[in-house]
Amino acid sequence: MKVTFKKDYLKDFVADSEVELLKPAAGLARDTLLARTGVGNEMEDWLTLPTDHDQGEFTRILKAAGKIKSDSKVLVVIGIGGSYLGARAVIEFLKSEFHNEKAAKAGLPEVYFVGTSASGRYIDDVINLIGDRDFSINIISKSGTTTEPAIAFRVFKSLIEKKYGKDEASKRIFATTDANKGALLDVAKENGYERFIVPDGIGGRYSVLSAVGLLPIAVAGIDIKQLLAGAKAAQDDFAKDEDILAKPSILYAIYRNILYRKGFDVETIVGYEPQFRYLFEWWKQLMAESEGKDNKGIYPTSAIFSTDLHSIGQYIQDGKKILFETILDITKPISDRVVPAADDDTDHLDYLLNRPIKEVNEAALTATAQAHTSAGVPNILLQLDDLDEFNLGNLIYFFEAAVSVSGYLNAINPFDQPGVEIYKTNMFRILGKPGYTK
Ligand SMILES: O=P(O)(O)OC[C@H]1O[C@H](O)[C@H](O)[C@@H](O)[C@@H]1O
Repeated sequence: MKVTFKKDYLKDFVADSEVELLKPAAGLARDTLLARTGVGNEMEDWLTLPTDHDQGEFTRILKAAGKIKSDSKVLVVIGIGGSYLGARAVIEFLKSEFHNEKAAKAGLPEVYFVGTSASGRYIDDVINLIGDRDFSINIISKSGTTTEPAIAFRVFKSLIEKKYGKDEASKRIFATTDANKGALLDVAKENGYERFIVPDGIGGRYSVLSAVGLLPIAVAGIDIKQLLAGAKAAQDDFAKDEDILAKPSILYAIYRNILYRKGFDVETIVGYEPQFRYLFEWWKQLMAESEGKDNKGIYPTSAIFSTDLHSIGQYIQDGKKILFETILDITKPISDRVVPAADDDTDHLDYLLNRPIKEVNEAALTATAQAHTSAGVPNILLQLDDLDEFNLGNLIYFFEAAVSVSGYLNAINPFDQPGVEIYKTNMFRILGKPGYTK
């Protein structure tokens, strides 16, 4: 039911004595986090999010999700970065990239994400997909001023108002934003939208277990109570008084820092299920915005195998030795499909006859880990025992805790993201936004 950290493929790269040497610093990093005395501590409310949920808001989330399920065929979720990736990660991890096709069959709303680019073409496509079907909108922005989602919201707000009239439209628009300030808060108040809160002390990339993620996730038919229960188990584990090396998040933070200090600047998270793709996108934001600053930090990338074994696999095996891999594996078979019989054995596959396809996937994992480690690429192995809400909630908190400890170990504030502002300022200048000189 919990994340397991396996060091099977790390023997040749990290000695136990090195782990022992970093243990006191990791312990201090964790204690500092829990005591909320470290740098960035004003953004550490995610630490207790699984237990500190506003119960009133939680009930409203379930109610809003129920309303959307009953009166909409489509939910348009508008947001970017931390206001987008968590919900998409959870929905696709649990329901697969075909979640919308499955939702349509199950009588649940399809969920489309917009506002993640300034692509008019993408907006056109989503409008066409909705067609004349009933829909609702969840606009999510902590600042309320991020340009890409703000533009998308203008488009879909006008569309929904045209379709239903202003009054009914305002009952179909749900705004998730800051409790006290911002342009979106003003619009929401003015129009009487139901509002959900992006908590003050939680940065976007740590917010998936708040209303930011929970409303779209619940609309997709996912059990958000179980998601939080899994996260709570990880929260309890992280806070529990025990040898810190018994904590998977601490081990992960220590090992990746040791590898980084040995010149492995890139971490590729790897999975053997296509439906891990967006979890990895969420993970990339969590890692990159938390650690990539002050001219340092591990560069996070991702790969889906076997797919990418036939593209970047070549580089990982034979290219410059700058990266290590972190494999995410689910031990329980998530499909019982087997290799079927054929009329004859012309394709030479009969040696696999009736064997589970999962066995082939496991062999690919082991074969690849052996191949890459033998070429000098360290592999961390993280295991979950099942693909369900509880395990995923546990994994989400695990990564959040690990990257926070990891940031402190590397003398980085893991809770700010100053670098993201530069492109925004340049864009405002180029577009001639009032107050930004050309
Ligand atoms: O929720 P918003 O204020 O619109 O921000 C959305 C995103 O904006 C920037 O990219 C920040 O770096 C992210 O951390 C944030 O998640």
